[in-house]
Amino acid sequence: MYRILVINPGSTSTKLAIFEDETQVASKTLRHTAEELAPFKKLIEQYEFRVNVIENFLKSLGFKYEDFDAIVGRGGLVRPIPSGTYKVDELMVNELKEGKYGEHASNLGAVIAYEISKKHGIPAFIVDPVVVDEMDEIAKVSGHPLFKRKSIFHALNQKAVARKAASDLGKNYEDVNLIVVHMGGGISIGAHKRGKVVDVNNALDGDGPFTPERSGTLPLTQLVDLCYSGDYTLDFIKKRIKGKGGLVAYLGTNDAMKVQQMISEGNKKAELIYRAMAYQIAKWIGKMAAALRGEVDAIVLTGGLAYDKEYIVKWLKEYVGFIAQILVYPGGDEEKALAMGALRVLNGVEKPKDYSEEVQKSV
Ligand SMILES: Nc1ncnc2c1ncn2[C@@H]1O[C@H](COP(=O)(O)OP(=O)(O)OP(=O)(O)O)[C@@H](O)[C@H]1O
Ligand SMILES: CCCC(=O)O
Repeated sequence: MYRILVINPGSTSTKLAIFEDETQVASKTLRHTAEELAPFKKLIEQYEFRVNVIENFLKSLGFKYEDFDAIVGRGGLVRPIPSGTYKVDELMVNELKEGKYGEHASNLGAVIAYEISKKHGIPAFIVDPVVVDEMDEIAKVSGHPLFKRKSIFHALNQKAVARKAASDLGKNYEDVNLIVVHMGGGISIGAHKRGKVVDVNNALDGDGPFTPERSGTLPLTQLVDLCYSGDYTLDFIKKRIKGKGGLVAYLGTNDAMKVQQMISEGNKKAELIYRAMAYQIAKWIGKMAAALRGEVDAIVLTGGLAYDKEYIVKWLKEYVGFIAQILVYPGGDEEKALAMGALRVLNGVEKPKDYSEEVQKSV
């Protein structure tokens, strides 16, 4: 039996889990308030704070680091790499500490796993980080040579849910075409063509539908004019795109359950905005259907918003039900996906990928 510690740092939470082989034996989601995180100017400064959270979790269950066969962290913004389980190495950790490819809470997953691994001699892995890149060359063309479309999305959950959907369809993931729609705080819509995500919106970069807290794609010239108006700082505008956009900007909350409450109380603006989010998601599903030339075995809905059968799931069925059958896997299970990625390596089913080698190949 292999015991695995799973560390999934989110922007407002740290999700932890312990697996013994395929079985989850403990889990905890620790929510961090804005006040708690406010003193940390850079993401990496949260290191000690997050490690304390992990150590308290282990102590409460009577575990020590030495009781684990592997530590697996959610991988963050490293260089674009193929899907898989990666051994965490020094190059990866240095890039994440530096925030070389951007800051995202999941950067901390690999850094923490690596430090524990060094101290206690336990292997550390990441699985399907947000930068998994299987995009077709044609999908990377933006419209101007100064810009390139990038693959940054909920790769971990999209891949795990896509495998589950394929299996529920009685097929291998490598034999189906799926459109996977992860709808959480951020939203990503991926065209999975026979096991590869050949096109997807960049969920972190103003590309895609608006979301509970992101603006998605905005009218370009209006945005440029706003940037040069002299009325706003760079930081202000960036926050309107990520963090204070979408439902937050229109309705003052990123909580879809509160928006549902507003609608049930007759709030017409809330209904319009919430439906507009579904409408934009539907249009992106249409784009991905075109990328797959209409050969779509299923549209797969996941993430927190997929719990909302009354509005989001119902509206999406109305808008895109004509494309393919719709399968719904609310929430998703990133912790299990991380543990299974590490377990495949421990069991020898899969060889762990080497980040430094992948970097060399791409140079
Ligand atoms: N039972 C539910 N019914 C409706 N909406 C829900 C439900 N549970 C969560 N949500 C909504 O889903 C959204 C958050 O989804 P999720 O928890 O997947 O996001 P996250 O993990 O914070 O971000 P991300 O998925 O982008 O990494 C919120 O708007 C939340 O209100
Ligand atoms: C890029 C995927 C993760 C997020 O939306 O935060």
